[in-house]
Amino acid sequence: MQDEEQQQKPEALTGTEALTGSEALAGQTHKERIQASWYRCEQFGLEHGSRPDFATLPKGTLGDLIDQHRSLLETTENEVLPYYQNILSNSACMIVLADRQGHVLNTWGQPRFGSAAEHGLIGGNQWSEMGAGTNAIGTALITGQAIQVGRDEHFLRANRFMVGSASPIYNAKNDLVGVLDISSDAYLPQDHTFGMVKLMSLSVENRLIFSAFQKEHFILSFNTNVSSLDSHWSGILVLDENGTIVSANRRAEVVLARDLALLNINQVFDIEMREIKHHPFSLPLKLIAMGRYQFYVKVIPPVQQIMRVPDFRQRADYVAPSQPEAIVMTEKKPPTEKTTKAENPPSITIPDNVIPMAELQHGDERVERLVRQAHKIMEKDIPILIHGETGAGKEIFVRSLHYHSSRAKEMLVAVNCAAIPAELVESELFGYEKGAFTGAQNRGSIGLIRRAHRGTLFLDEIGEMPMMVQSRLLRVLQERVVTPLGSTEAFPVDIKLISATNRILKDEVKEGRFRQDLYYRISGLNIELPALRERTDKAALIQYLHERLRKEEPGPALSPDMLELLVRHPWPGNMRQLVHVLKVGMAMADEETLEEWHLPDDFFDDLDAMAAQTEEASQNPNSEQDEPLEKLIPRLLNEFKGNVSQTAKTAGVSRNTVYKYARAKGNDV
Ligand SMILES: Nc1ncnc2c1ncn2[C@@H]1O[C@H](COP(=O)(O)OP(=O)(O)OP(=O)(O)O)[C@@H](O)[C@H]1O
Repeated sequence: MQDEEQQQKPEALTGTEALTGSEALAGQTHKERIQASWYRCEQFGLEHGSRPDFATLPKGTLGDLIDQHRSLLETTENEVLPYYQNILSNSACMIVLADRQGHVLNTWGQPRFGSAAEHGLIGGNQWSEMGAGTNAIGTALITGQAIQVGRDEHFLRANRFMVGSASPIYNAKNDLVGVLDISSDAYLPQDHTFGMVKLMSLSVENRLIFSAFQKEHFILSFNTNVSSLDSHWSGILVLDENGTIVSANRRAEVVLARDLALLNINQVFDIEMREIKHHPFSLPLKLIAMGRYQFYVKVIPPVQQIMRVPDFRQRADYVAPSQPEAIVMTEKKPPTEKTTKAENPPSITIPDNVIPMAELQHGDERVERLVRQAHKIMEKDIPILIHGETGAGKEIFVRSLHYHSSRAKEMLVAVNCAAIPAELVESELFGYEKGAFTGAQNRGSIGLIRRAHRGTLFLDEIGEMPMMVQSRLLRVLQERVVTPLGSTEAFPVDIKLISATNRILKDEVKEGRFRQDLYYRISGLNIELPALRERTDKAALIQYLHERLRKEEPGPALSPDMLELLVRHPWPGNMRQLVHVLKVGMAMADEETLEEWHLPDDFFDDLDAMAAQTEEASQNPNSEQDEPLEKLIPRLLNEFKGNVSQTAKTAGVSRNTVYKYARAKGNDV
């Protein structure tokens, strides 16, 4: 034994090797770690033949310590150990949970080694390196890293009856709070035990994060493999409602190799918080991290959908409607006596990322009318169907409607029907009973429709909904009850349904791709959100958006020439493109004013295409330029034998506009 001790003894340890803390450990082999620990023990004045000094805590103090660590103890005992009990029950080992100073808080299991008095793994005993020499608990705590200490690697001979495997536990703030240890004198497959204790500590850490944040925060778990998303070695990110990372597990920082604190999720993954909020939670997303690495990401929404956001009535520039009809659309007047002294002001909270209704339009009468109509219909039992080109702002409009309605306190559940794989739409929408089909989570799911109970269900791109799902949806709308897959029970639902599409649903009906009866069910109020190029308030809208962006981050001013250029642009990508162009331009500009060369290339491609079209039109004696739409559209339709696309292209309007003018004239399209 003396020889072995000599072999273990470090030969020429430098100060750095004797350092504690993970920075000194990088690159250290296991042997070097044990040697560094032995060196420390010698510095503490320990000798191999010494008896361990456990500095046992008096009972009362141990009780206080247990109280302080209740959540750690409960998480370990109730949520983690049950998963490992089967594996560990046959292996004659002891599982130990110790606090940050190495005081044993509790133990589980039945070791073969002697009485508690002999082995010392007992509540209140302190397993620090200073008192007990090199040991798994003490050495893991001092180094902050998992370690396995073999029989003869213990500094004190008295401890050489066992092998200890320990892994530190960090809380949601990344503070070391304790250590889990598996000790045994049996000949266990030690790699396996070491792996298991690491997994258990990860599992405790993840559970601590969930308990601290799951009520009010979005939690993302991510992994390179979709089937491992629920495993303990997945990365976990905790996001507040703006997408700021407020906590993460160690695994997330290791995998992403960076400090994640307070970054926005869009700086880590190629996604915005808004999209995360609307993503169906049981469907994994495939995202790219930092422009390079692909991960599968699962979104776990808050258990309570609490919006801690300022009440919009506190905004200086907003007049709250006391009645749905009383909303102020065009002018931003200072609060009137009536609104400030209203006895029962509506207690609506509007999240920061929702555009106040008064700011949805800036003088276009058509938009003003449709906002007014929709706002009113939100309080009636009438579904709303919104048509509009991609990027025209359909979803932004719906969010604003919801948060200005009496349903604002309940959830807005937005579902992009095109984004859900066809075979999953049904279960996502209607939910499913426990074990209804293979692949379903054991717990079952209440489904998106029931999540929107008393709130608003927004079915975006409804034209993409598979036929079979259309029939089920029709039944829900007729009977107002949802029957989850695999269940016989029907649950009543009260939802405000808003659907949106950029297809012409009537065409889809004609082509047999959309059920006619469903079309009539969902299209109570038909709204046509005009394309940006068709809006008469374009200039004011552009100035408003520019100012809004400048509030987020200081940026260059808009000259009258630049405004004129932006107004002239055809904006095929609508509001989405406008916001993108402004953002890029403002980010590129160091000067005080936005210049043409700051704008992205595709902006000019669109302008060139428009110029070419105009030139072609000017060479055509039947120029459409000055002809009013109510005449032009029927004429072109006639010319193109009812071809809507060609008519829309030639007239420079959307297909919806063609339908509108065609219907007004009684054309059959
Ligand atoms: N009124 C608005 N004020 C400010 N920004 C807006 C407004 N409307 C739209 N946007 C911007 O345009 C983007 C696209 O809007 P939105 O997602 O609502 O369009 P959409 O019509 O639903 O598009 P799609 O049909 O492609 O889903 C938004 O992310 C937002 O940046």
